[in-house]
Amino acid sequence: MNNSLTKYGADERFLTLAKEYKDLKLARVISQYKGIYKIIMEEGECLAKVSGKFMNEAYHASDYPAVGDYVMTDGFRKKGETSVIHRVLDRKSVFKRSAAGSKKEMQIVASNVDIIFICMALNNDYNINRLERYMTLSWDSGAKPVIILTKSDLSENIDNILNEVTSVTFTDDIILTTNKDESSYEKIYEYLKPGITGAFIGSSGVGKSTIINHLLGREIIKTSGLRNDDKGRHTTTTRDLILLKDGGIVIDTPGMRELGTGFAETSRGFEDIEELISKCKFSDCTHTGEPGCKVREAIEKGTLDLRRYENYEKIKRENKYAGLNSKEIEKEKLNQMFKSVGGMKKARKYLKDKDKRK
Ligand SMILES: Nc1nc2c(ncn2[C@@H]2O[C@H](COP(=O)(O)OP(=O)(O)OP(=O)(O)O)[C@@H](O)[C@H]2O)c(=O)[nH]1
Ligand SMILES: [Zn+2]
Repeated sequence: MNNSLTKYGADERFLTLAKEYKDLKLARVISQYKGIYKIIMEEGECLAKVSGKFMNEAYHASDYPAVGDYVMTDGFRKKGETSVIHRVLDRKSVFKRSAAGSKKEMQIVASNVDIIFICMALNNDYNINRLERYMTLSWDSGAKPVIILTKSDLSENIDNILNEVTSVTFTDDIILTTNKDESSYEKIYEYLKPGITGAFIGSSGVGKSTIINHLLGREIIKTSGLRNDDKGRHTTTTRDLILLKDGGIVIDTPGMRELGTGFAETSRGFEDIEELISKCKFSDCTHTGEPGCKVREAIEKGTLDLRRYENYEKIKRENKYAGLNSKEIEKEKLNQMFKSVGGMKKARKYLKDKDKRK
């Protein structure tokens, strides 16, 4: 059943899940706009909406379908009619971010991405801390990270950079690209095999569109410079999930491009640090000078890079604040600041006393 959807990434897992819904038909969401979804089915593309029951039962923004989702619908509809989505199949990977204007709601940016291509340009965009954060974000999502170092024509010490990237990310999945040599993009195809869904993240201007255009073999997404017209980015295409002629699938949405790491868990990519922490003498060690602290020990011995450790701490702090509103963040920061003097209560008293003294 639905085997033509295999082309669009539906693997055994989803085909099996779909079989449980006898009366419904499998589809994949290829774009969305204000409650209307464009989906691809065996018969082709059509528009869809979620059912009333779905809306009643949806509790979080993330319960709604997102680009990349496999959904169960009541069937294909011809132009002018809309299909009805009844279910979202369990996601195998998911990219989230805080929903606009909401404290705790998470919005799905894209789902069921197999490979996330982390793009970083080898000019002043290159930043090892950011790369580390992107790695964390990828591992958390469930997608496999592959690093693309773009604009290799602009760098003179590629070997040093490659060494640094390898030692920090523990991965060999690194691709160097330059638009001065088209063949440098070939390696991307080795990852984007038929049925595999990829997405590209990285700062603006690193060359994501240049790569995607290359994969598409035509100018669907206009590269920067032409883009700042009044029509915005996605006027040239209505699809955010694109099937390449060589088989891979690419998800490219504004949300995907803007992904940060504020909400990412820290553990992935920092296993060595967490391992050290677990061995500190005190379970509540703050790694700021306690005896028997394995973290400090490693930093002093030079086996743990201080910069990496500080980046780990930074991500942890940011995670703590993710999902809190500004007032809560303020409170949390004060708590943090006054932890050493006995917490908020004392801090408040201290601030009051200080006020009185004025
Ligand atoms: N020197 C050099 N320039 C490149 C390379 N790849 C892309 N560029 C240029 O960099 C600029 C930005 O490229 P884009 O592909 O639009 O960057 P992007 O990451 O898609 O940017 P956003 O759409 O803003 O996210 C363009 O002027 C490209 O021509 C490269 O390998 N080397
Ligand atoms: Zn410690």
